[in-house]
Amino acid sequence: MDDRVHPEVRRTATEIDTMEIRGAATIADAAARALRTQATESDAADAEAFRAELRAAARALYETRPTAVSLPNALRYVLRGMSSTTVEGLRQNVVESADEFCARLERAQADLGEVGANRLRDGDTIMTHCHSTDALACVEAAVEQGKHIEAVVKETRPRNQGHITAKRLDELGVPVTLIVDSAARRYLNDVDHVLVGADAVAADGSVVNKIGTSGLAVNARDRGTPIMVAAQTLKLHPGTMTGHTVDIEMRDTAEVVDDETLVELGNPTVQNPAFDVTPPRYVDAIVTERGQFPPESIVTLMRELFGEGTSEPWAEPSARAEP
Ligand SMILES: O=C(COP(=O)(O)O)[C@H](O)[C@H](O)COP(=O)(O)O
Repeated sequence: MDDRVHPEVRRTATEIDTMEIRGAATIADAAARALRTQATESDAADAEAFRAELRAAARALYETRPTAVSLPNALRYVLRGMSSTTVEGLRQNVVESADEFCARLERAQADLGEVGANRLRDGDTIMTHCHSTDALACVEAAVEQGKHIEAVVKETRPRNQGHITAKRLDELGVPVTLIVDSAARRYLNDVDHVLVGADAVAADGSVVNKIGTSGLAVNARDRGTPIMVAAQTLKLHPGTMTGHTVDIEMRDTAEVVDDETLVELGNPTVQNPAFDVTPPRYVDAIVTERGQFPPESIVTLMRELFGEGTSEPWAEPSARAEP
């Protein structure tokens, strides 16, 4: 890693990489805070050195996990604020942008929750996959509206993020039934909605989320269970408007099977994709802080928010298309 990257930023990058910090919104929040630290602690001699240092920090954070677009979107948001020509001015720019970003993220999630809660009726049961703070915001708002909600929670192998969801729902007073992933179809008849989050939403309305989401969505459609994706606009992937595809992270196979067992099994090839892509035809609604959208119309919102596209967050300003 680049020497100019502050130890706190390195630590955040490592924690994102090892998934101590995980989930698209939480990763974005941590990345913005890390850039803030880089700025406040910087002893750069001049404005040019300061900018280069911040870009190096952004790159270190970006290179941790490739799929959640909230990460480059967060880095871009913070770096874009650097308009001053002095070190002190730039420091102030970054602090203000990072604080504004984190506040907006929190507000967007709360607003999204209100929109999503309107889709949930008193007495409904949801099925969840993985752990999504955007999805949980919808349940939280519904509970605050006095609705009784129950949940069937998929454990979400190999990392069992369903356990985090179960705990959080319990804290909200939502009764939980925990199931293994392969039992999902069996329980789809008992639920009123599938409710998941997103790491990225593409311009055609495809939803990139935890591996297993697409199979769940296909089964849900077959059973007639509506599938709702809670994704604040931070999850919209600007690059997909200009034809880029979303990179699906392949994680360490040790998450699936330990070395000893692997040898016992005769050393089979193991694959561990972390995410998959659900085509728009399997999604009923994408719930954002700007309202809910059928997946096919999300591109209109993307154009409004991003213009026609953006480049890497650490690019020189002259090489960037300003949104
Ligand atoms: O797929 C995951 C997390 O994957 P991982 O555990 O591999 O990071 C979540 O559904 C999305 O990131 C949305 O989360 P949020 O709504 O909190 O942004």
